[in-house]
Amino acid sequence: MKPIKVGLLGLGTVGTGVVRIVEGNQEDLSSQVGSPIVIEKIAVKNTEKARNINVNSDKLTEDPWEVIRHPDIDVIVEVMGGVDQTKEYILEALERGKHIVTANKDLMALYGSEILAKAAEKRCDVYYEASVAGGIPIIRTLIEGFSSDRITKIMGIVNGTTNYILTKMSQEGVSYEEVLKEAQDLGYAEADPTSDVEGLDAARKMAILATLGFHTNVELRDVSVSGISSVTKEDISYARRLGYEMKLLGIAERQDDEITISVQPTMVKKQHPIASVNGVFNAVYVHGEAVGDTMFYGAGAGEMPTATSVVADLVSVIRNLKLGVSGLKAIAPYKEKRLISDEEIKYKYFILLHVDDKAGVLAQITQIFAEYNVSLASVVQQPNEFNPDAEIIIVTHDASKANMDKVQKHFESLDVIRKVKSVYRVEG
Ligand SMILES: NC(=O)C1=CN([C@@H]2O[C@H](COP(=O)(O)OP(=O)(O)OC[C@H]3O[C@@H](n4cnc5c(N)ncnc54)[C@H](OP(=O)(O)O)[C@@H]3O)[C@@H](O)[C@H]2O)C=CC1
Ligand SMILES: N[C@@H](CC=O)C(=O)O
Repeated sequence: MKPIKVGLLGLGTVGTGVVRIVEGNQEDLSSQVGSPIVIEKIAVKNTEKARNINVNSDKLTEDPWEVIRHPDIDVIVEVMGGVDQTKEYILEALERGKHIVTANKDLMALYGSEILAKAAEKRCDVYYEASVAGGIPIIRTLIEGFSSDRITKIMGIVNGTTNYILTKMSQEGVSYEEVLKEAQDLGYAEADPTSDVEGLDAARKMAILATLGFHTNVELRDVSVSGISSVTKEDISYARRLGYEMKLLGIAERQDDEITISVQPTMVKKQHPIASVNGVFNAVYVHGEAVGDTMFYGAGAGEMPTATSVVADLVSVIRNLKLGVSGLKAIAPYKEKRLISDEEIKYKYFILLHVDDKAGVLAQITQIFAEYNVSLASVVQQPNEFNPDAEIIIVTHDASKANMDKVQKHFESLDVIRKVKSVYRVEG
């Protein structure tokens, strides 16, 4: 049987896993696709670098174009990262009729529609399961499993690095810097971990999920983003005392035909199944009008879980190639996108204030909430363990984002409020 030849761009964390699975599971894989799968050429930045996998040095090149232009290669697996230059490689590969498997959420969130349009024009496949939630097959699930339903909410822990950091800070009291270094050593973090900790990586993934779930073209700028770099051990400990876990949550919601997408540190009620998703694990909760609540769980980053998704895509692409059905995907056409305004986005908030320890402060503060129509579920005033200020801990009922922004601005102008210490969304 004629082998299917694959070109690999990148032999780092994910690329190494891809080679291990393709070589280690060759018998099973080839029986599924009807021919051997051969990794013909691999582009890396530095061919001299020591690697923890043995590959024939003839296969390595420092020139990705050599892989893209290779006449015998049918499928390109892109696991090197990067955006603008990588987009050029992918578009040229498609132009040449090669199919693509990628784990690159940065690329798909920014240029997915252009790449998919080119793929449709050339009748090629572009599969990108590993770009969201590592080893969880969530993209297939949204495209195929929920094709009959109308999804109204997608909520997820979609970044393994930040979940690993928050879990370690919460359960072991490890410092932020120490645990970030661990996540990097374990291969979870991006080349520049700022995109993990500032929420951008999760925002890219949520843009991909919301595009697929709501059948509209969600762009990165549609996602409101804040990361975990300012979350303190103190915040986490307050959350736990009040019965919540702190998680970096991506939430995409649809009301009628308007949508809103955000990524932010969120206090999740301990009883919610997402609150117990720890470490590098991810989970994506999907609510459909017909199906109701569903949740998908698994490792969100790391060599082998991510490579599992990449190689599963490779199997699909090769099967399509053999059946002559490449480039055919039953995705509903995009609808016009309408974003929900800040007046209509409503959720519960946790607010921690450091205030002057004197009579009347609490009344002044509750009066401000009332002024902006924010009703309160609970208010506690207590001395602060670490300084002479008092602290006030408030949890609101559902309040509009616009009104909460006004409350916060008002607080910042008040002398009796020393500091608006933290404000978090509360879920569940
Ligand atoms: N790590 C993870 O858990 C996950 C990663 N992803 C995505 O997968 C992709 C790869 O991630 P990961 O494996 O962690 O990244 P790594 O940094 O571990 O590996 C990148 C690889 O690409 C090679 N490379 C980088 N730039 C170039 C270039 N210009 N020309 C040729 N080769 C190049 C590097 O070469 P060299 O080895 O010589 O340095 C390296 O082999 C990224 O898009 C990432 O976002 C998605 C899900 C999970
Ligand atoms: N850096 C990412 C890797 C997978 O997408 C993460 O931590 O989730």
